[in-house]
Amino acid sequence: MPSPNQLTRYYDVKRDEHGQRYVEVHVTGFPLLQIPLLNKSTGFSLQERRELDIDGLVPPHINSLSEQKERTYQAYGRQTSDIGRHEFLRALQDRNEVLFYSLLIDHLEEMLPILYTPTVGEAVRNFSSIYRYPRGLAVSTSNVGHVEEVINNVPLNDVRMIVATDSSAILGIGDQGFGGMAISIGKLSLYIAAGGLGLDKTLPVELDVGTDREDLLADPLYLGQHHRRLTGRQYDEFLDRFVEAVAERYPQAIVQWEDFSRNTAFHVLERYRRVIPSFNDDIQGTGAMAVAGLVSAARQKGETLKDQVFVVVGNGAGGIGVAGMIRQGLLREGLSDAEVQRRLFVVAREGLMIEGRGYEQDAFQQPFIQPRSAVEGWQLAGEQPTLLETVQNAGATAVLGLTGAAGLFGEELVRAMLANTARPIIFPLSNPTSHIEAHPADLLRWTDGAAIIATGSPFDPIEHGGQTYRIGQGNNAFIFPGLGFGAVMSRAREITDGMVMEAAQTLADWTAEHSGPDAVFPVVSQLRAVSEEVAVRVARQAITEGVSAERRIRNMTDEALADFIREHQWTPEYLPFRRSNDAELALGL
Ligand SMILES: O=C([O-])CC(=O)C(=O)O
Ligand SMILES: [Mg+2]
Repeated sequence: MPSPNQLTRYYDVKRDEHGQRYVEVHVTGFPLLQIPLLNKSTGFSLQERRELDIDGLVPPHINSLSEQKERTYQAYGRQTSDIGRHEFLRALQDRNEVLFYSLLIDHLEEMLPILYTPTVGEAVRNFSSIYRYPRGLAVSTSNVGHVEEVINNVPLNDVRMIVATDSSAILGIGDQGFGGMAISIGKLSLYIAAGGLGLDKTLPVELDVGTDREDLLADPLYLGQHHRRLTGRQYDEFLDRFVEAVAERYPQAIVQWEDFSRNTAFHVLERYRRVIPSFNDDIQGTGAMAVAGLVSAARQKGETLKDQVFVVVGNGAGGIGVAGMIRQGLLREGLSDAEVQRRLFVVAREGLMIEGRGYEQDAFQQPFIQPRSAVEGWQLAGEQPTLLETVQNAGATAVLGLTGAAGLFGEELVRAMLANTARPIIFPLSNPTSHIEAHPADLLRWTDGAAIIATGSPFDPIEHGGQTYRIGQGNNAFIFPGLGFGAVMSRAREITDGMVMEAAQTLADWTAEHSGPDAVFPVVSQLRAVSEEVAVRVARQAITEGVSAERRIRNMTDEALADFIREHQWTPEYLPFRRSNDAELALGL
């Protein structure tokens, strides 16, 4: 096994004689300014400029971080399109990471839709044309054979959080080939900005197993591998090698599987979740988010989960994940399996998931297949109940969309829900906005403001009938940064279902306590506070379940645990730099 590239040790964080932290850099001169993790640009002090051989390479005026932010924010304001703003911020990230995160945290609500959904969808689609800088690890059929060497090229020595996608089902927009790297990058930005993970503790990964998109395969400018997707044993071997390489180089890392299609998502999760600590964001993160929102929505009606009849639309990773978490939530409220079955319906593209239609072939769908007897006496036009017929006959009070099918929830469907309940819960969760099942303004209009709504992508508040409605963003961003950070801080050997459920419960509790009576989710500006609470309670759950390998926290009180996690949150600041004695040596000069 080759040792990690010696050049990757660019710096060490140390403490001086007064206990103050500083960065000892092994790289000086022009190359130092090229490393976004270290580059302070105009923020280097005079002493640093002299000591580090960069005097004269940056403008004479020395900026504070807040001056830099002001200047950068003005330039940001001159961008004229969302994708332009996205590229601007990504370029900043690739130039000066402390400045990027400091600016992002100051303007989280404004910039989240630019860096994350919906604009990230456009960035994924255009990734080959907007690609600039080597961020993240590209594992492909051309290097997976020696991936244990390739991973040593990563210039980070203590990665704790990896987001990896095979891009087979990016958001609601399907196979995106290599472009999915933009999702891994975007999600990890949230781990840092919202979760508090250290900026040098993250690694975005694209698992380029190929693409089945003819247009990409035919495009000479497409930056991924030009071959069809691996399947079956070849696919498994590819991922096995990746997982082994991660476990070897970064034994403390947690992997978030992101945007895998139904065909691979459940398989990959189950194959590896006990090999390396890992979770699937679209199954578990989205599931936890949805159940938290449903608890909050039911509370507004003076009810609980078990008073609702749920129709989950979509049987991909998101849909089945959401259905699974609703199921767990109903069981926790004391319902039997049979009672859950009468209250939880999953609708696929062809209609209600009902026995004898081939759904049995996939183990992950089995708990949600309705027996024929369940639809006896239903009024149906054909054999398999349609979405509308399911809503009508089952008496649905809550409908959730995870289909990527824009406009699927029409007026007729919504009116059918009003026949079942005065306050229908309607969550069109598909991302990005262009793929949403219904526009919230239409839902408010059709229900005269009675619908309780949450969407996956952000919406501005909407006026209806003289009232202003805030639309909750039901996005897994309320779950994964805290879930992952809690798992990192507790050094969880496994991410258990209990930890995921605890994340959901925390989000529901937080909303009830802090967000006002009409809120289904907190506002995005509170993402950092929510994530901190999620992290604390997830870490506690890991200790309770005996999967925490972090001895220091094992006997801590809740308060001490919260302090421990808060102390380890990273906040953007410029630490003083000192030149290390072996600066030239590390550069190989
Ligand atoms: O990325 C998001 O906004 C939420 C998510 O995981 C998805 O839609 O796949
Ligand atoms: Mg996703």
